[in-house]
Amino acid sequence: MNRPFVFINSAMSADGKISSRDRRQIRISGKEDLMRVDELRAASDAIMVGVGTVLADDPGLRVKSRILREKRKDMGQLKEPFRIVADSNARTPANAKILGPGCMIAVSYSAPEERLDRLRSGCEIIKCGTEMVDLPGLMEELYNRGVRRLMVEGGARLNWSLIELGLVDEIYIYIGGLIIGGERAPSLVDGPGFRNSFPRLSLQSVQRLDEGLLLQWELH
Ligand SMILES: NC(=O)C1=CN([C@@H]2O[C@H](COP(=O)(O)OP(=O)(O)OC[C@H]3O[C@@H](n4cnc5c(N)ncnc54)[C@H](OP(=O)(O)O)[C@@H]3O)[C@@H](O)[C@H]2O)C=CC1
Ligand SMILES: Nc1nc(O)c(N)c(N[C@@H]2O[C@H](COP(=O)(O)O)[C@@H](O)[C@H]2O)n1
Repeated sequence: MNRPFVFINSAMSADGKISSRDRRQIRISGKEDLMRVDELRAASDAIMVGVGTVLADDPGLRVKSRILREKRKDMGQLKEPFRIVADSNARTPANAKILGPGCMIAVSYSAPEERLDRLRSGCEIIKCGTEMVDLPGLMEELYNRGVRRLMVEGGARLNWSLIELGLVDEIYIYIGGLIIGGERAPSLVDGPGFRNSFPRLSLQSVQRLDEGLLLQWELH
C-alpha cells in the first residue's frame, strides 16, 4: 500500500495529559514550541485531526507565519497544507474554523446525507469505510492526491487507531511544565490500549524548549 510518511505532533503535560478532564483545550506549549509546530505544519502536505478535536478545540490548522506561507509558495507548493478531519458521521459543525478551501472531511458511507449537504460548500468530502473512516484507505487516497508528508495533531483516539494500525512513522511529543490530572482526561494515546505486544520507539532527539522538553521518537 502506498501511503504518506505519517507523524504525530502533540503537546502533553508532565503527567501525560493532552487536555483537561472536561476536554477543554489547554495551552501546554510555550512560544518557542508553537513556532516549531508552525514550521512542522509548513513542512507538511496535509494536517489531520479527529472530529473529537474539532468539536473540543475548533482548530484552524493554518500556517500562522506569513513568511512560512510565502516560502511554500516560492517552492511551488500550495500556500498552506490540506486540512483533513476523520469524521465518520459528518459531525463537523458547519461553522467550524477548519472549513474553507483546502479542507477535506473523510467520512464513512454511513454519514447522513443531510449533514454532508451542510458541509459540502466548505470542504471536499472523501468517503471511505462503511461505519467508520477506513484509515489505511484514507492514507492511500491522500497519497494518490500527492500527500507525501502527513502531520497528525490528535487527538487521543485518532492517535490510538493510527498507531494500532501501524500507520505512524514518527512522534514528536512536547512535555510542558504543568500537571493536568484526571483519570478521564485524554492522554497522548487512548482507545482500548495494548495488551501483550507494545509498540517500541527509538529516541531520535531531545531538546529543551520553553519550560519543557521536546522528544522525537521513531516507531519500529
Ligand atoms: N495537546 C495536544 O497536542 C492536543 C490535544 N487535543 C485534545 O484531545 C481531545 C480530543 O481527543 P479525542 O476526543 O480522542 O478526539 P480525536 O480528535 O482523536 O477524534 C476522535 C474521533 O475521530 C473519529 N474517527 C473517525 N475515524 C476514526 C478512526 N478510524 N479511528 C479513531 N477515530 C476516528 C471518531 O468519531 P466518529 O466515530 O464520529 O467518526 C472518534 O471519536 C480534545 O480535548 C483536544 O483538546 C487534541 C489534539 C492535540
Ligand atoms: N502543539 C500544541 N500545543 C498545545 O499546547 C496545544 N494545546 C495544541 N493543540 C493542538 O493545536 C490545535 C490548535 O490549532 P490552531 O491554533 O487552532 O491552528 C488543537 O486543535 C490541537 O490539535 N498543540
